[in-house]
Parts: sequence; structure tokens; C-alpha cells
Amino acid sequence: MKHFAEMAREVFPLRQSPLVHCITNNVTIETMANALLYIDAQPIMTNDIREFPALFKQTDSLLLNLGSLSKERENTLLTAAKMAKEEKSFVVDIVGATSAPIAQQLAQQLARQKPNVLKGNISEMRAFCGLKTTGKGVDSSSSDQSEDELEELIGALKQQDPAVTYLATGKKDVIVSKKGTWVMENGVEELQRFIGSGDLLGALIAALLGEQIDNLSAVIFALSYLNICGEYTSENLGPVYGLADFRHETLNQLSLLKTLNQNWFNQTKGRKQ
Ligand SMILES: Nc1ncnc2c1ncn2[C@@H]1O[C@H](COP(=O)(O)OP(=O)(O)O)[C@@H](O)[C@H]1O
Ligand SMILES: Cc1ncsc1CCOP(=O)(O)O
Ligand SMILES: [Mg+2]
Repeated sequence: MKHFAEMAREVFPLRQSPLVHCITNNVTIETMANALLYIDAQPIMTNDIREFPALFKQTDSLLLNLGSLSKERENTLLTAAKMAKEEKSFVVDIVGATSAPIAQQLAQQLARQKPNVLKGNISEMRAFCGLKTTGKGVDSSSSDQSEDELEELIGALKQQDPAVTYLATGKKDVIVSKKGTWVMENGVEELQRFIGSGDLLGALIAALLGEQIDNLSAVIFALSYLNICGEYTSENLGPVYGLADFRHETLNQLSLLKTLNQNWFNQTKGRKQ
């Protein structure tokens, strides 16, 4: 992790205020837009494909999130991915691939457009690889996260297109890229108990790609930053707190940690396999 530790101080605060175009679900769209502002990026949430040619000239990266899909958004996501292919950095977040066969199929189609990063929670990523999963709805299950299941997932991700960097989130997070495999261990359990933590992570990765940070580093820094914000929150809120306060304070930390503790990356726990 030494290489990343040296780089970390250069990453946050962001210098270029990247404009991130997000095509995303209706549930977490506002949380995602604010999270981008809190880390000094700029969001634009546009679904209208007529706007894309002009918009693509301005944006630095693109996020495609498959949650709360509709036929119209499916078309929008495919159009954007085809335009982005080899032209613009983009992240695909396969929300719902565990439970919705159409999202699962769309995830495969979008993967063929070679996103920089394809992510989901561990159950969604198991579904993407064709492995059995006990995940339901948009959440992962704990039984998909045993050491054996994680090893199986890592093996399956290594069989996927090596042009793409893969992130599977959960208690432990798995990153598979052509540069190697990492297992990361930051975060607190409450992060999976507010809606949008996974979604905003996808947007943070896209923001770092928009700063021309390489795929693997963008994943490691965005993931570690969010999870360490969650850890700070849990430590600072006291022994008893409600989940709404946890959510609020974690979002606050997104805006604070980068300036209050420039050595935040030293708290990263993880290893290359
Ligand atoms: N049990 C957990 N312990 C620590 N961190 C977690 C846990 N579950 C999820 N996280 C973290 O919360 C964030 C969102 O992950 P997850 O809940 O898996 O995504 P999603 O919202 O897409 O289902 C990630 O940064 C992940 O590392
Ligand atoms: C509840 C819900 N339903 C469709 S999308 C969505 C939000 C999912 O957010 P996340 O993937 O960050 O948990
Ligand atoms: Mg979630």
C-alpha cells in the first residue's frame, strides 16, 4: 500500500472540480449529487439523450447506475455507454442485478462497452459472474461474504474482461484489476444501513476518474475515503446514535476529512493478495 499512501495526499482535496454526469436511480439521486459537491466535484444528473452531445463536451466522467430501472432509462444508459466507450471515463454500478433479471442482462451489455470500473455489492457482483447468491433486493447477504464465497468471487472476477476494474463491496471489499487483487477492510456496519452509500461510492469513483486518476487508484481512494468517513462518524457520535444521524454525519465527514486530516489514508486497512 506504500505507493497509494504516497499518492493519497495529492488526491484530496480535488484540484480540478471534475464535472460528473450521473444517470442514476430516483431513490438516491440527491444524496449522490450532494456527495459529489462535498468532495469538491460537480454533479449533473441528466437523463435526456438529446442533451448528451453538448453535455459530453463539458463533462469529465460518467456514472451509470442501474437502480430503479425503467425501459426508458435502460435506453438512456446504453446510449450513454456507447458514446462514452473509449472516449470518456465511466463507472457502471449494477444496482439490482441480484434481483432483477433485466438489470442483470443490462449489466452484461454495459460491461461489453468496457467501463473503467464496474461495481456492485458482493451479492450483485456474484450475480454478475453467474455465481449463486442469497442477496435480495438491492442489498447483499452476509452468507455471500464468507471467506470461501469471497475466494470464489475473486476467481470468477479474474475470468472477466481484464480491461475493466471490478469492485465488490461489503464487510470486506474485493477489487480485481489487471494490476492485481486487493481485499480492503475499512468501514462500519452502519454504512450498509443507509440507502445510497453504495451509490454515492460509485459517483466518488467517477469523480476521481474525472481527475485523471487511474482506475485502480480511483477505486482504492474513493472506497477508503468513504469507509474511513464512516469509521470517524461511528467513533465521534458517542455510544448510542440513530442511523439518520449516522448518515448525516458521514456525509459531513465527506466534506471535512480531506482538510482536517490529510493523513486519513494511514488508517486504510487492506492488502494485495
Ligand atoms: N458490514 C460492513 N462493514 C463495514 N463496511 C461496510 C459493510 N457493509 C458495507 N460496507 C461499506 O459500505 C459501503 C457501501 O457498500 P454496500 O452496502 O455493500 O453497497 P450497496 O449500498 O451498493 O449495497 C462500501 O464502502 C462498503 O465497504
Ligand atoms: C432502494 C433502491 N431501490 C432501487 S435503487 C435503490 C437505492 C439503492 O442504493 P444503494 O445501492 O446505494 O444501497
Ligand atoms: Mg445499500
